[in-house]
Amino acid sequence: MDDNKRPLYMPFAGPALLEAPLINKGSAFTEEERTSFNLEGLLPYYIETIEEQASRAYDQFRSFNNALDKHIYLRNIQDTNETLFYRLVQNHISEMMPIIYTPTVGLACERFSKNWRRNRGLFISYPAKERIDDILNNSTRHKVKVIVITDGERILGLGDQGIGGMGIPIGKLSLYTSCGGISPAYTLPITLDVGTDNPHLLEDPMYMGWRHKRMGGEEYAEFVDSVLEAIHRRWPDALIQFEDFAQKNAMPLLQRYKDKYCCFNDDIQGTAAVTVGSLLAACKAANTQLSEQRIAFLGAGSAGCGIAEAIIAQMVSEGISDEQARRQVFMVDRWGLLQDNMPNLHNFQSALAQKREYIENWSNFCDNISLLDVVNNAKPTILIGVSGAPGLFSEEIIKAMHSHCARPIVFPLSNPTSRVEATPKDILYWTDAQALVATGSPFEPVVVDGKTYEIAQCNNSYIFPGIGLGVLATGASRVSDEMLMASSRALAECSPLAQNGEGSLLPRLEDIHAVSKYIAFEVGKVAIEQGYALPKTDELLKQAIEDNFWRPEYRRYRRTSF
Ligand SMILES: O=C([O-])CC(=O)C(=O)O
Ligand SMILES: [Mg+2]
Repeated sequence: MDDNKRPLYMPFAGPALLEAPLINKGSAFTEEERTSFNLEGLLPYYIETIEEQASRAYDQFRSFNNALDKHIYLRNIQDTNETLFYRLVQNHISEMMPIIYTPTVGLACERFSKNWRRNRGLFISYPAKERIDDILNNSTRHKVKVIVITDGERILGLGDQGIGGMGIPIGKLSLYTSCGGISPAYTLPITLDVGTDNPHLLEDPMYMGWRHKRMGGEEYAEFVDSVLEAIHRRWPDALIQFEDFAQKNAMPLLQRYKDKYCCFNDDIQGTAAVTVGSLLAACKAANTQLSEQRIAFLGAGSAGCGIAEAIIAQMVSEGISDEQARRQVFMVDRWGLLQDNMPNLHNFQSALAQKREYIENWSNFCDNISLLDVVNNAKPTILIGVSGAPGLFSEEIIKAMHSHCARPIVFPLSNPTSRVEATPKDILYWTDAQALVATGSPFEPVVVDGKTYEIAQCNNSYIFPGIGLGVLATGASRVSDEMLMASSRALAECSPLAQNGEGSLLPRLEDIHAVSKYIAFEVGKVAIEQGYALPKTDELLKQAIEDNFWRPEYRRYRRTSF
């Protein structure tokens, strides 16, 4: 028990105290508390420490033999005793992160209605559009500082999951707390239920959402507008993270709100920031610059284009022109390489389409240039997969890349594991272990010729918790591109490979608290420089980061008079 902190005054007693997950301590209520809160007899006699509770919970966790059951078990602890949940996750972060987050969270979203147990977060459904303020007022959290919001239309690489998408905001916010020290009391997951176009869900008798085709166009835009306005009225300073919106909505929503609210899109900007951070670390270790690389993408959706733009911004900051940077980036989607004469490009794709005059002399030049042709002609040194389509980094493509580049950097980032463009094992085997590989979902280390290669998880979870902590510690009013760029650089500085010339590309999860605090510091400094937060000395900023960092420890409770 953290006796150094002042006690909390509780207006509840009896069973209500055991049923409120943010304040429940279960068997750890002390004798004094059991007496003053009318808990005697509601719990077995023995008073436990949180470590004793965590050790029992861990034994139970281990007794489940599949990941989904483990996920359900942990979610149940989260819904009954959040402090214990976070202590358990903190004690076993590498083992539990794949259970509360990708890849298992994908399965949890697909089976959300079937596995439903208990409410968490807010569901704002389209038919309730006149009552949004009331819904926000029903939140069990009153002082919300971080919101993750989805409409469930593009959950990881799994497509439209309707209200099942709620698994994602819940999982992301668990990481805000586990990795970034944001108190769970300040977090709120929100799912917009605007219907679903997933025929399996519409026909599933268990489906718990609004059985209706997805709303689109003006009606959708007005609904999202009303939700954001209501959030802003209720919690004007909250940081809002947009998550897993479909490509057609993700970028327009970000453009609409980024200068209006304190918000960002995790798939576009968070994934971009972690990818740039990982690439910067790889370049630093190889003693080169990002601006010297040629980069091919498979997948030219909003995530791919977001990463490409962040890479270009970094290349330009290293001294090359914007035009030159764009010449070195090749976006391939299902129709082939994006070229500037293609009809129907999205706005965010046009700026990334290759100019035909630069590629006319390629062998096999045509309207649909394949990834293999891009690899053979452009000779990329970096290959990034954000296609959501498994297996597309074929042996032929990876070997062709390796034939032009001794140490190719290959990031198959699609999530969850079932959507990966190629497994790290295959990529390492095809390149005599010369490739540097990072994936979006976690993978086991790979052994080639007796040597073990750790696979870095290039996932936005390295970035958003630190950004959230930086925003909270400074009270920043916006998440700017420069703040995101600072997060990439900060992450790269924490890379063991960049620091020592060997070891893993990204820090160990066991070090994530220090990494998040460092990212928070660098992000916070930029927020202050740009005038998005009030000035603070570096010392005071560090102090604010520490002060905001919540730890899973029980506080003492005193009873208020009723
Ligand atoms: O959730 C993850 O693992 C990363 C992410 O944002 C996505 O794939 O949509
Ligand atoms: Mg996402």
